[in-house]
Amino acid sequence: MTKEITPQVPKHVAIIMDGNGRWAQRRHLPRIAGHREGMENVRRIAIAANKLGIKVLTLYSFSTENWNRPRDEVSFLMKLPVVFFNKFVPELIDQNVVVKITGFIDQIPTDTLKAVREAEEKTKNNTGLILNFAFNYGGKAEIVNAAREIALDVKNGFITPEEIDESVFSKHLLTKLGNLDDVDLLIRTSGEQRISNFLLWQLAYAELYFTDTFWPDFSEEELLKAIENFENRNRRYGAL
Ligand SMILES: Cc1cc(N2CCCCCC2)n2ncc(-c3ccc(F)cc3)c2n1
Repeated sequence: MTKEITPQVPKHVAIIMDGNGRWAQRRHLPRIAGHREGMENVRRIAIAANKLGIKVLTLYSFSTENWNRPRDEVSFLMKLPVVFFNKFVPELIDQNVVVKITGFIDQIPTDTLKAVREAEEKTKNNTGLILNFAFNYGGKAEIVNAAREIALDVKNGFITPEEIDESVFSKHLLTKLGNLDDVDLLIRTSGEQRISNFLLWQLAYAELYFTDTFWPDFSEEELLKAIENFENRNRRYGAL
């Protein structure tokens, strides 16, 4: 007998926001028009996720591999956080959203980092959705960085090899979300079905949801569809 359980929204949703360039290409627009529309959709989906009671929304905004894109595109992308916060911080504060950033942020431009730190400061006392931007982030680099930190702790006598376990390791990851690090639902837009070096440790038990929709067109209705799909997959939670 399968015990019916109340559908639960996923606590931590992560999204690979793909398809912005192709969205623009389909409209005979420059790629940056797709990025700009994708940024507008970040606000729409963050507000929707907050209303649905999702605790953390982690968005793959810029990967460690994206530095290989054309210089002018990287330069435009590095300015997007500044544009985003100039436009949306008042609304994020009003909506009780908390802004966080996860990544190797020591390597990003000063103006970008200043805008991010200001947004984190202005929203730190909010209690709603944690809007977590994975920015200059790479899953393999995160794991190597954690291993290096732990090796140093062993070398300095702070910890023995026998004491290293999953809890110790996860404390050295870049995600600092408390008990909400592990992802429950990963969504990837635009038809690709790859993880692409995103949250490799945190995705260990995540449900994976892929849609052909390009990110700028990924609507609140599509988010709801992904969540309903997640709930149906987990409805048999009580069964073997
Ligand atoms: C690099 C990049 C690209 C970017 N796109 C729009 C979303 C689709 C992905 C490509 C383009 N967006 N959208 C929002 C941000 C952002 C990042 C950090 C932050 F703290 C606040 C906002 C962003 N960053």
